[in-house]
Amino acid sequence: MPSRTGSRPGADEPVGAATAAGATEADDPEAEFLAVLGQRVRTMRAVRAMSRKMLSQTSGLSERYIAQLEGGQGNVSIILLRRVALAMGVRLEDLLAAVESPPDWPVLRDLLQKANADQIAEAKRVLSGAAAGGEGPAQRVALIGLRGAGKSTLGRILAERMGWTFVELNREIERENGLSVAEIFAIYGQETYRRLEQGALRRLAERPGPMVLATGGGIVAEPVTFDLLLSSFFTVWLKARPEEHIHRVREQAAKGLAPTRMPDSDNALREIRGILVSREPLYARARAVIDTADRTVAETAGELTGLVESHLGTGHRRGA
Ligand SMILES: Nc1ncnc2c1ncn2[C@@H]1O[C@H](COP(=O)(O)OP(=O)(O)O)[C@@H](O)[C@H]1O
Ligand SMILES: O=C(O)C1=C[C@@H](OP(=O)(O)O)[C@@H](O)[C@H](O)C1
Ligand SMILES: [Mg+2]
Repeated sequence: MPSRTGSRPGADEPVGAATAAGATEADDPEAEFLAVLGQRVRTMRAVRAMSRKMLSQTSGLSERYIAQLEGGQGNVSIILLRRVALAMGVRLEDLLAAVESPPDWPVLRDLLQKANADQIAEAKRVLSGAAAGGEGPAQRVALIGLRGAGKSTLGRILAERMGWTFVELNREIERENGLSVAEIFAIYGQETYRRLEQGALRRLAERPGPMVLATGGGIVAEPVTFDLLLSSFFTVWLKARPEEHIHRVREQAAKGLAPTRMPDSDNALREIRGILVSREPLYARARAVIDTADRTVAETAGELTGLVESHLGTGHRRGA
């Protein structure tokens, strides 16, 4: 039973303050959102055979407030909506879902939450229509890691040694859109950049032929894009220490080789550590990892080449 602490919105309290006067749902996406939310509350309450009175008693919200919420009139606070969800035994996220889920969705979600990594990989293969089993694409290698990890440097060397095509995803996005990465970020923002990145990656994944792909440091931020990368390329995470990332990017900037987007303050190290910590579980989904810390380019290039050759089996190297 949910607690009933906190104020109970009274029967005479106005609750529809955020709904624009005179706006119809069709031309007001916020009004439409509230209408859909209200419809979901009403449906889930009906499925549970709960009267408004019962829901009011268990949630602590007034019946009038619930009626307004269900009618798409009430811009309910997140805490009150949480109480409604708890009282009905539904998940808050199901009330707020951006798209309608299929009826099997709650069951699949529970199964996925309990599944191990192999079961999830198998489920993805089945659901995406890909053939089960297999080790993934052979002559397709992608490099991931934070800025300054060595993706561009080592990617170019690897491609040269293998006789494969080298592609920089950032450059591909710039070419396709006729704008620099900095311009895309400045004009359209990160969300658009991630969308363009996904499109560019999709086209590269379909382009035939052996390829080494150097990605942008943030490719792991969009799950669908990152999943496409992992399933289309043998993906290697290039690791370094936070201090090295900063040092390498600053050195490149000093030589005029790269625009520095690395923060230049005393907070730089803390920021980079924070980004690394939050991305590490994602980067760690790569099939292999190479630690570049305290090592030369020649050393890590040698290790990367050896890793790719052993992934391929022998005899794939051209001109070796
Ligand atoms: N062991 C190493 N492996 C890769 N790069 C290294 C290594 N040590 C130093 N570097 C330097 O770090 C920089 C990496 O930059 P870059 O390849 O542009 O990284 P990214 O593309 O991942 O942002 C280069 O200037 C490279 O010379
Ligand atoms: O977050 C990203 O995706 C990007 C990281 C940087 O790439 P590198 O990691 O290759 O330096 C930079 O080019 C660009 O801002 C895009
Ligand atoms: Mg790069």
